Amino acid sequence: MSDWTTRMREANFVGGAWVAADSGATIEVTNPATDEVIGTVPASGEAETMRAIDAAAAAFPDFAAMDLMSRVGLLWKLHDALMDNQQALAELLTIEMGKPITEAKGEIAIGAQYVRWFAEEARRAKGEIVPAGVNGRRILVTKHPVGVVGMITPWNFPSSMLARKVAPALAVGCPIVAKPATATPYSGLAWGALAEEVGYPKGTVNVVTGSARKIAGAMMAREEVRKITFTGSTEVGKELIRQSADTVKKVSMELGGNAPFIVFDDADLDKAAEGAIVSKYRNSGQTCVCANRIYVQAGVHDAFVEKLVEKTRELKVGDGRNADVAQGPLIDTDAVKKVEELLDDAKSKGAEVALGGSRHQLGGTFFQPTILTGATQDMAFAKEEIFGPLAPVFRFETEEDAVRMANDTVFGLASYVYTQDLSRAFRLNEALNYGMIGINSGLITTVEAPFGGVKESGLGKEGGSQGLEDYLDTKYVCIDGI
Ligand SMILES: NC(=O)c1ccc[n+]([C@@H]2O[C@H](COP(=O)([O-])OP(=O)(O)OC[C@H]3O[C@@H](n4cnc5c(N)ncnc54)[C@H](O)[C@@H]3O)[C@@H](O)[C@H]2O)c1
Ligand SMILES: O=C[C@H](O)CS(=O)(=O)O
Repeated sequence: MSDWTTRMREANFVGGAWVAADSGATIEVTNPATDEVIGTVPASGEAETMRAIDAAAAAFPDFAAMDLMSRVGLLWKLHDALMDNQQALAELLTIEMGKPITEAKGEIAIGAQYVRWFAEEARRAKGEIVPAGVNGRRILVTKHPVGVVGMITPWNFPSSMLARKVAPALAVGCPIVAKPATATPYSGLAWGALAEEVGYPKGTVNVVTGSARKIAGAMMAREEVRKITFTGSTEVGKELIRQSADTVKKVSMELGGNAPFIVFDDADLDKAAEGAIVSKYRNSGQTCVCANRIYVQAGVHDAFVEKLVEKTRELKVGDGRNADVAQGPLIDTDAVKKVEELLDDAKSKGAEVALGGSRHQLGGTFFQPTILTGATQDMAFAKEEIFGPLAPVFRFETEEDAVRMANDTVFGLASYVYTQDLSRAFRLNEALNYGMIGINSGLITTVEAPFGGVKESGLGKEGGSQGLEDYLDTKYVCIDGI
């Protein structure tokens, strides 16, 4: 274990200073694996956030005017600082969130990759010279940073969800005010510490912890905050979209999912089972792109279930700090109760437990990796995000049945298809109403691709070349008479 405490900050980072809440009030942070108190963070509200916005607004003109290569150089340093501190940051993440240390190290690494990616993309934020319809007129199109950006992020990926917001914002010259999830604040505050260490100007990076409603309310109230980028539940996302209307802010929304995972008769069943394991059980099932419904064509259903049970049985449950652990605790008791409610609903409607099905013997918020067969569309998890290690397996007969069931949801984030039939792969890509599709892959997130959903899974994209656009305004210049 490294000295993860060296990366832990128990104060807000505002205008280049580490400060407590005005009242001195704090919020305790606990390790979900042990329920031990790790430390505290400020219980901040509107006033503290207003000062963070003041600092960001004051920093904006000079930051936007900074040489592009100076901003790119700062991102290179930030990337290196993340990787130089990868072990300590990963241990801090595991202790506050619970995920296995191997996954936590991977989260720090992809966060650093987002930083490096947007350091490159910033150098390609090109405008245009457009041929004018009349002689003597010149039309120029240019790109400009939107201004101060408010960021609100979830507990399940407390570092990388911030990375894919912070990186494009800083790349183009937008100062930020970030609010990490209350359950996992330290990974977010660590971004403030690293930004300070690599030399970001005061006020360009601000991190505030405390009352989500009060902090978000301050962000919404200030017209200097020109964009809100949110990752979290669809319910909260809808509330923030409504609030953003008062000052017509840009919004990026990375919201809930309900991913179908479809296995056809012609699939490679070993690869499909491996893909289902990584898609379903990564982060103990607490990801927005987890397989939420596993649809298996009748001809291979039993063989696939046998393979899935065999591979799931191998998953070791325990404290994520242990290198051989594949499944950590759920984030809290409410998460466990949600899984149990969905399980009970399904069993009451005829589902059968093929593996697991109850809390783990370790107690606390540990839950057995669970597989259900006989799942049907009338069960609650066909419409609701499970967000836990529960794998419902549905049987289907035809491709048309699979597409109909897969699309029967208000969500549209990730989807997965296992087939070796290329024409079927293209048909499914066109038929499935989702922002992302994995063909013969259960883990598709990568910095060079645009991550994001349709319908009630969100607005905008993060990563890829598209991920920069949301932090830029497009300006058109019309020049006559020269
Ligand atoms: N699409 C994606 O990229 C993505 C990624 C990760 C998680 N998620 C989704 O996030 C959810 C799980 O994360 P969560 O439990 O932290 O979500 P959440 O919506 O409860 O909280 C997300 C963030 O919003 C804050 N928040 C809560 N209520 C708020 C309010 N009224 N106003 C302003 N801020 C508020 C929280 O403090 C937290 O920082 C799941 O639905 C998951 O699918 C989506
Ligand atoms: O929980 C949602 C995250 O976006 C998952 S991923 O790590 O980006 O795939």
